[in-house]
Amino acid sequence: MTTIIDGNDIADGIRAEVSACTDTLAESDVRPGLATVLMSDDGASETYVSMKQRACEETGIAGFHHEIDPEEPAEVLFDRIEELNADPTVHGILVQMPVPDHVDKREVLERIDPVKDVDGFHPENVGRLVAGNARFKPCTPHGVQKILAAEGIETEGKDAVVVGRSDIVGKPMANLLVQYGEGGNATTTVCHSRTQNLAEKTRNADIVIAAAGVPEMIDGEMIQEGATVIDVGINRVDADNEKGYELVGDVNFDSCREKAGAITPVPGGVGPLTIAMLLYNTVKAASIQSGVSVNLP
Ligand SMILES: NC(=O)C1=CN([C@@H]2O[C@H](COP(=O)(O)OP(=O)(O)OC[C@H]3O[C@@H](n4cnc5c(N)ncnc54)[C@H](OP(=O)(O)O)[C@@H]3O)[C@@H](O)[C@H]2O)C=CC1
Ligand SMILES: Nc1nc(=O)c2c([nH]1)NC[C@@H]1CN(c3ccc(C(=O)N[C@@H](CCC(=O)O)C(=O)O)cc3)C=[N+]21
Repeated sequence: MTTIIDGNDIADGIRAEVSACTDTLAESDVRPGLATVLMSDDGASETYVSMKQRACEETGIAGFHHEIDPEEPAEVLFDRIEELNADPTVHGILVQMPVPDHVDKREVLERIDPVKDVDGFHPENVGRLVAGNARFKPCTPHGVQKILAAEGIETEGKDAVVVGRSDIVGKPMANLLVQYGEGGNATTTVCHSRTQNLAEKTRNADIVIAAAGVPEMIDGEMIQEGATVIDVGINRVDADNEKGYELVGDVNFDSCREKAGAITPVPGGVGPLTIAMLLYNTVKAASIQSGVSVNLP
């Protein structure tokens, strides 16, 4: 029997933990604050940022939303980051990716105060993660770890294949899987667009994590019987409905569902965890900055 993993349900549990932490912080008059910055006209980005803001409201976090015209020079964004770094009511800063081509993404990430970097993308936080001393684990890979833990899927000694090597998903995912301790200790292979014989690699995996951004590229022929299949991909493909599109993952769900031991759907799989872990990191940031300790499992 294949388990269809309910990401919304797991995310609800984490949101409840986050709410308990905001209550604890409130006793010391600390209200966690998250600033989101959008410098894009992209519809999907707008949707995600507004989902993040709504999630803040629901968990007692103050949300501050900033929009910058994508035609503006990079300095406008950099100045805004500077203001947010200096604002004591803002504990977390998220600049929605992608930013326009004329803005150097690396410079954006480096300008965010590492203590407010709730995405975990600043080189200082990347370094800490790799060194096994993480401050903010990147939200999506951390969410995948929470899914595996919630489903009782052991990683220790297992063969894991991550498809994708981006700085926001693939690389940090692989880093978490090879760490010592719970949710780690996996033998991890990282695949990408230059990988040869991808199917041979994925077929040997106990856990496949698809984060390539290629609609339905992982099919049933590419996985082992009983494998855990985690679909990070979120792709908008044209569809004949009122929205004009539908969401599909990087996994061909119908072709994998029989063979997999457990599988995440899209939507309702990894996505809700990404948002829950952002709230988690924001509460953690508020705790670090205020010196008030909270209980974050
Ligand atoms: N669920 C969630 O919360 C989130 C979902 N996403 C989704 O996850 C997916 C990946 O996102 P992101 O990491 O930002 O994407 P990127 O485009 O930054 O990276 C994609 C990676 O996949 C690799 N790749 C591309 N095509 C293939 C292929 N045919 N075979 C093997 N590897 C391939 C690329 O290789 P190379 O490096 O060689 O180019 C690259 O490393 C997207 O669908 C995105 O929308 C992203 C963030 C959060
Ligand atoms: N600095 C930065 N940090 C990010 O974390 C970041 C980013 N930039 N840029 C874009 C990606 C994408 N991302 C998603 C978050 C939630 C869902 C999500 O909740 N998805 C729902 C469906 C959403 C829908 O209906 O469109 C689901 O899968 O069920 C998806 C994608 C965060 N990202």
